[in-house]
Amino acid sequence: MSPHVLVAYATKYGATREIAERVAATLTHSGLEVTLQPAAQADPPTAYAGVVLGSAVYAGRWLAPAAAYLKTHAAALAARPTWLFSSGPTGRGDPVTLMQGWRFPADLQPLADLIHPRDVAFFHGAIWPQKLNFAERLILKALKAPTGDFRDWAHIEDWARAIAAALQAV
Ligand SMILES: Cc1cc2nc3c(=O)[nH]c(=O)nc-3n(C[C@H](O)[C@H](O)[C@H](O)COP(=O)(O)O)c2cc1C
Repeated sequence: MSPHVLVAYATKYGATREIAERVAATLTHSGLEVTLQPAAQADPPTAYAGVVLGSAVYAGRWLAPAAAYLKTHAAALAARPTWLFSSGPTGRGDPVTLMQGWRFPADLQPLADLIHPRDVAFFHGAIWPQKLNFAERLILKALKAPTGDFRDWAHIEDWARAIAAALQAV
């Protein structure tokens, strides 16, 4: 029987949901059994051989449902292979460089240290200005963040294929 993996995500405008969907599709294609769920309604990790958990980043923080999932299920996540990802920077070049060294939310780092994730990825995101509220448009303008879709699908698929290989090796 192929390992069953949970892909859980938190999104505000859909960019991160689509990343999670691509991760899930790549894992399925690689022969794994996959369940894809929003973090707010996601199953506990206990029924799964591995978990992938991701969130969009706003003002340096994960969205509440993904942060809550990490906190609530830290012990169960620590007991199985877990992969974390954030979706954020727009603009070309390495995401960590674009965000001045930011890799993962500082308030969640102690939990990540407990969980020992197999990997913590930071993917380019997408900003569609027409979807944003007024305050968000002002913040974007002040930060001079580029708008548009900068998601690197080849990189995301490579990352997911490495997860499949790791789970199939268990
Ligand atoms: C108001 C605002 C603040 C943001 N803050 C950050 C941030 O601190 N760090 C980051 O990497 N990306 C930041 N982003 C970019 C989003 O994380 C990115 O657009 C993400 O892909 C959106 O995902 P979603 O559509 O799933 O919500 C911000 C975007 C907006 C509109």
